[in-house]
Amino acid sequence: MADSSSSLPSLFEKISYRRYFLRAVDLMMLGLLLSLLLYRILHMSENDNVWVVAFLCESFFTVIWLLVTCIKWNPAEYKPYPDRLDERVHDLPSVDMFVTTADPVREPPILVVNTVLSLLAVNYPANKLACYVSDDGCSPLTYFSLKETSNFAKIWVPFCKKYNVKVRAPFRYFLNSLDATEDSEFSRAWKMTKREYEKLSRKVEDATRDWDADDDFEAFSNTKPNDHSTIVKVFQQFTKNKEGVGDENEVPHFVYVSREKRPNYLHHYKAGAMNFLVRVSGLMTNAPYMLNVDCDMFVNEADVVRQAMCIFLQKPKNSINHCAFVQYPQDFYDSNCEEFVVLQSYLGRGFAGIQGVMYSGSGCFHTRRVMYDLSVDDLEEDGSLSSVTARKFLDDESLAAKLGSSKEIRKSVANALQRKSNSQNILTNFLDEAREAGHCQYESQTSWGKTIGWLYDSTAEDVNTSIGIHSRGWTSAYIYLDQPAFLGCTPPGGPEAMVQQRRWGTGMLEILFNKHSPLIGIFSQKLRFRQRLAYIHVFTWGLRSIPELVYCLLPSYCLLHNSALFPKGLCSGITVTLVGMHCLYTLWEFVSLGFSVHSCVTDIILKLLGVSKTVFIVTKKTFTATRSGTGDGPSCSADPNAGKFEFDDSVYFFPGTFIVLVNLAAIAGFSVGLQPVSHIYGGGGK
Ligand SMILES: O=c1ccn([C@@H]2O[C@H](COP(=O)(O)OP(=O)(O)O[C@H]3O[C@H](CO)[C@@H](O)[C@H](O)[C@H]3O)[C@@H](O)[C@H]2O)c(=O)[nH]1
Ligand SMILES: [Mn+2]
Repeated sequence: MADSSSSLPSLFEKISYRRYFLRAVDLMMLGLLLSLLLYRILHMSENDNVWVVAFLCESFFTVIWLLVTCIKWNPAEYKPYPDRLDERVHDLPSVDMFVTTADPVREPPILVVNTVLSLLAVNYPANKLACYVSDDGCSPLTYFSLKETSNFAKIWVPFCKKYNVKVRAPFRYFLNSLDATEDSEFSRAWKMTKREYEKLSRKVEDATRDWDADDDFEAFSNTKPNDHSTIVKVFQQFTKNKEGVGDENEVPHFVYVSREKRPNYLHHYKAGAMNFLVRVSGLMTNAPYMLNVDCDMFVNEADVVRQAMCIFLQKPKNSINHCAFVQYPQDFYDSNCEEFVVLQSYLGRGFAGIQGVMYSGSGCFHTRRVMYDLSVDDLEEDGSLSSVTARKFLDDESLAAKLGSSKEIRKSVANALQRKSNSQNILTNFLDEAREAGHCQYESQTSWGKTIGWLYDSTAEDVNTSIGIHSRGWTSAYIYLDQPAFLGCTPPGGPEAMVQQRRWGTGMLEILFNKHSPLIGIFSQKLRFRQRLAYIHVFTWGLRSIPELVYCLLPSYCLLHNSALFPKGLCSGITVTLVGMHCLYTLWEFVSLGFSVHSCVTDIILKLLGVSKTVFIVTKKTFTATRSGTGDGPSCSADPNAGKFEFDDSVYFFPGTFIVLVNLAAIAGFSVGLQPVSHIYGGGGK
């Protein structure tokens, strides 16, 4: 760890924003909402039930705004200085990088290939990296593609390192053409690498079932995605080059895994896959840090690992570093992402200004030992386990109860907890143990998914795991760069996006009622009070659709019943100012992040709805190898249909369409004089 006692400058800077003006705006809007509620209370007796309904909805909106104000109060972000790392840390820690994929149709293998290549080529010593891909689809096509990738990586990784390539996912890199006049060593290498990448893409696209003949594919014969044994294959074992460690031709370890699936077992979706990855990597490399990337997000900034290390390796004065994970924002190279990016921008910085950003599933570096249920109180000032903790955690019997039957896994966890590395890392020596750790029953009666690893009791395993970590007293950091560090794709159409949002919404509601609920243990010090409020805001996101839906129906009701919905006379200024300010505020948030006014209006119209039992339907990914902007910030693809929603026969548009139709009908009814005639002043009370 970097020495902080010396006068050397810090490896990162935490930038906190003051935002006095915006605080005043937030408070003013809160004040307006409260005045509206007061007005409703004072005039309750003069109005009918619609007044009560409006009051209830607005009370809900006021609480939400209060929580939003709390989140936005003092936003922060982290700026790492990776150049300082080289002077200070000579032996960088290892990092295990995890990619999850689940379906070769919804997640085209060429997408996974690009994600993997961008990881293998990051700017970090290759002997300190290992890339593990978990394939929940148990697809020979994915396996074939990755096997071919491991060969191409021997060309791609040295090329990127030698020429300091900025974007290390080939499908993005080769969107820019080479200056035709150039004839240099670089241009020859560029052309050769491009040719090889095109060969690889063709092979992946044209892949047929020819692999049946290949012994290497035997493990995939007679398998179904939800019925097969564990498969673990080592594609690439890091080997030192003749020139010794540090040579740019070296390629990191690269491993393929697919855990056992049987129809009658719960597999816990991505969380289950992640826990298997934790176990396999624990056996093989046991790196103290783990990077988690979804297969649809590639690394867009080659220095990400070094930047994250700046946060982990800076030792604060007189205490230990409490940062459990470093989360990067998720940016997208296609469109449909505006609302998400705006949301992420204020949530990310907002949480970072309190206890720490939430873990949001992709583009996140975790500390391995924290995932083994370690809390901040378990450590001494030098970061070692306290004697009580050591007794509690390292006792083999308790380890066996928590971690399952594998002795080697227990050993790896004990090593990780004590910050020791595994004694050997010949990866193939652990194939049998790794297969055992992938059995359906391996986790039964253990703590995996309950307190250890990624947590299971929600389909939004990311935020669930996140609150679990923060509740043990850890903090987290949010690195925000001018150039997006990770870039991914969004679902192609409206219904797909809504299925995804429904999963998020219900997954987060599940957490509100599980054992990590921020509503429980309100006086516990470890989850800070404002952090708790911020989580409540996030977890009630799905519930918001109910008052929103009801509120949207009130105008038509009032129109037809000739009742008043909003304050009259001078007090109507409250509603007008509130609506006006909110529209301007939202518009400003969109525009300040580089989006158009048009995209803002579209996003306001397309709101979510949906509360029912959710399963994890993997989002369909679009692989658009079209040129779309420079990669500097949010950009829109050149696809003419980008940003357009497909209105197929999905029921997800029903609520929105229903509201529009009801309101239109009410306006029509009103214009032809359908409303009742006798009503008292102020609208409607009967
Ligand atoms: O049974 C499964 C289901 C999904 N996945 C993987 O999980 C990742 C996320 O799935 P995706 O369909 O892309 O979901 P998103 O909504 O885009 O993902 C966000 O939201 C999820 C929670 O709802 C988190 O798991 C993700 O990390 C987060 O990026 C992908 O790599 C999938 O391959 C699996 O490995 N196994
Ligand atoms: Mn995704």
